[in-house]
Amino acid sequence: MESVMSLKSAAAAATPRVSYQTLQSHHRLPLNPIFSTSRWSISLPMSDRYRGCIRAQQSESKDGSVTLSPVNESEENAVENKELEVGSNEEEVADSQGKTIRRRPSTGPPLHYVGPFEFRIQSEGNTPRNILEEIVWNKDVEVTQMKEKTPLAKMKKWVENAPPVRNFVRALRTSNLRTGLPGLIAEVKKASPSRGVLRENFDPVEIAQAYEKGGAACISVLTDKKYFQGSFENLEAIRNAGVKCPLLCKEFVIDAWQIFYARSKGADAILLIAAVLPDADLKYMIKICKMLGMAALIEVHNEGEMDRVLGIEGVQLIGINNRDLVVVANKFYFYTETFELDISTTKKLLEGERGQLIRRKDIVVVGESGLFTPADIAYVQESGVKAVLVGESIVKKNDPAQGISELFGKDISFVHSKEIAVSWKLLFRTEYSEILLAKVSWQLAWMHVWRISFEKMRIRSLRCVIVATLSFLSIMERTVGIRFVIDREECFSHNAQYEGDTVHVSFVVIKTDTPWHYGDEGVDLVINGPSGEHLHDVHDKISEKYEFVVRNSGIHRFCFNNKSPYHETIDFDIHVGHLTYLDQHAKDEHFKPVLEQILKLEEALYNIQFEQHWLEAQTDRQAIVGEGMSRKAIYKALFESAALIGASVLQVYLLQRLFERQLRTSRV
Ligand SMILES: O=P(O)(O)OC[C@@H](O)[C@@H](O)c1c[nH]c2ccccc12
Repeated sequence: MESVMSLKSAAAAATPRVSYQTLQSHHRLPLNPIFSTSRWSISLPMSDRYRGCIRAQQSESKDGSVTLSPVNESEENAVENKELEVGSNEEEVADSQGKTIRRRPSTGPPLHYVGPFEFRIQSEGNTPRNILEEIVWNKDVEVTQMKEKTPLAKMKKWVENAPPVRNFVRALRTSNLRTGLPGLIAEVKKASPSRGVLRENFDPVEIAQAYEKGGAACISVLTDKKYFQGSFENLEAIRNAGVKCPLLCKEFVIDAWQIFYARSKGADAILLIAAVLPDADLKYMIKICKMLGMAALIEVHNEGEMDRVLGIEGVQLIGINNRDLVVVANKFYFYTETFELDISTTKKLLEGERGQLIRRKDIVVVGESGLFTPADIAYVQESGVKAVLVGESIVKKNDPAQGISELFGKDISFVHSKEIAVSWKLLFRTEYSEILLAKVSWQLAWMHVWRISFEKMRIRSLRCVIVATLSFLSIMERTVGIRFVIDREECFSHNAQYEGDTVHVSFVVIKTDTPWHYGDEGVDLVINGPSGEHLHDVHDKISEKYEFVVRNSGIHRFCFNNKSPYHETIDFDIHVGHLTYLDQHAKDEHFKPVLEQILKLEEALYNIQFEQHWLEAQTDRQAIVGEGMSRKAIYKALFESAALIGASVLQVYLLQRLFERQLRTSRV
C-alpha cells in the first residue's frame, strides 16, 4: 500500500490527474517508471507492491543494470512514450484500459499473521471472483519468487543461448495453405481445472512427437503447474527432443519477465490474455515479443476484448477462446466452475465489421477450446479462422496422431499431402521452368531499370520496348498449372490476395485410367471462398472454364470429386488477374497512360496464355481419346478376327467330324 500512497500524494501535489510516461532509454529498458505532469516529471522508486500495475513497462532487476542487446531502432521504440491516465490505484488504471480481472487481492492476502497467530479474514477484496482471477493471483506470487531466483540480467544469457526462434504465424499459414483446413496448434495438456486429469500416462515429448507426425502446424505447451499440471521443463524437453513445430508457451503472463523466461526455454510464441492485461501491457508485451522474434497469441473472449485488441498496432495473431474463464462469483464469494463452452463465440466475434477489419489487417484468427469433431472444425473455419487450438479431444486419445485425423475427418499429415505437393512442384518445374526463369530475370531487370537508369534513358522507344518486354514476361508471373491423377477427392488451395481480382479457373479431364472406358462421366468441382462460402460448383463435367471476382481475399479452395471407379487425370489451371503495377508505379503522370496500355496488353496476353493452356489440354484429351479409340478399334478388330478364326476353326472341326461320321455310316 505504501507506494500507492506515495503515488497518490505525488499526484495530489501536482495536479488532480496524473499521467505516467513509460520511457525507454537507449539500449536499456527502464527500471522505474517516470510519472510526469504537463509541467514536470517525478521519478518514483517503486516498492514491489505497486509494481504490478505498471509491470509491463519495466524490466526490473535487483541491481538495476539490465541492458538488452542487440537493440535496433524499432526496439528502441518498443516502449514508446505513451501517456496513460492513472486514477487512484492500479486497478483503476487497468480497468480504464479494459481488462476484466483484478491482478491481485486489493485488500491483501486473506491470511494475516499476528505474532504466532494466523487469521483468515475473507472479504470481497481478497477473494477471487473467478477462476482466472484466482490463477492470476497465484501466478503473481509464483512469478515474484521466480524472479528473485533468476533476475533478468541472468536470464539475458539464457535467452542468448536459446535455440533460434521459429516462425509461428508462418507455420499456421503454410499449414492452412497445404491442407485447406485450419492450421492446428495441438496442445500438450495434462489436466485443467474444468476437466481434471485428461491423460494419466502423460509423456509430453511422446505426445508432441505424435502431434507432429499427425500434421500439427504448431504445438502449445501448458507451463502452469498448479492448475494445469504443466511445466517449463516440458516445454524445454519438447524443444530439445527435436520436435520441429514452433512452440507456444501457454502461460498466464502478467509480467514481461515471463516472456523472456519462455524464450529461454525455447518458446517461439506466447499467450497473452486480454482479460488479464490492460492495453498498455498488451502493447508493451507485443513489442517485447517482436524484439525477441516471438509471436504473441492474444486471447479474447468477448466483443469488448476483441475491439480493444483490434485497436492495438502490430497484432498478428488473435485467439478466440470458446471457454469462459471469467465466471463471476455469487454474493458469497464462491464462483461456480462451469467454464461454459460455446463454439458460437468464435462466429459471433468474427461477424460483420470485426471480420472485415481482421481480413484487412491480415490477422490470423485461432479458434480455441471445445473443438471435438470435423463439424466443429468446419464450423469455426466457416466463421473465418485460419487456425485452431485443440487440447482435450486429441490429448485424450491413445494415439494422438490418429486423434488429429479423426478431429479433421481426414489425414492431414505431411506424408499424405507430400505426393500432391511434390507432383505440383515437379509439374511446375518441368512445364513452367521457362516461366520461372523469365520471372526471375523480369524482376531483376525491373528493379534495375526503375532504380538506376530509367529516368536517364533518352531513347523513348527503347524505354517502351523494355517496359513492354518486361511486362510481357510479367504475364507469366501468376501462372499456376497442374496435371494430377484423382482417385476420389482432391483439393487445392489458392491464395487470392486482393479483393476485386478476377480468378480464371479451367480444368480438362485428360484421361480415365481404363483402356475400355472413355469416361464421358467427368468430375465435380466445388469452389469455396476463404470463409468456406460456396462460390461455384459443376457436376459431371469433362472440361470447364469459369471466372469469378474475388469478394473476400484469402485462401480459396478448389475441390475435385471423382465419382467413377477409375482414376482420372485432370489438367487444372488458375490465373489471377490483378492490376498491381498501376498502384505501385504510376505516381508519375507521364507514365500513367503508358502503364495503363501495358496493363491492358498484359491482361490480354495473359488471357491468351490461359486460353492456350486450355486448348492444349483439350488437344491432349482429344489425342488421348483418339489414341484410346484407335487402340479400342484395333482391339476390337483383333477380337473380331480372333472370334472369326475361332469360329472358322470350330466350323472346320465340326464339318470334319460330320464328314467322318457320314463316311463311317456309308462304309457300314
Ligand atoms: O482442451 P480444449 O478444450 O481443446 O482447449 C484447448 C485450449 O484452447 C485451452 O487449453 C485454453 C485456451 N486458452 C487458455 C488459457 C489458459 C489455459 C488454457 C487455455
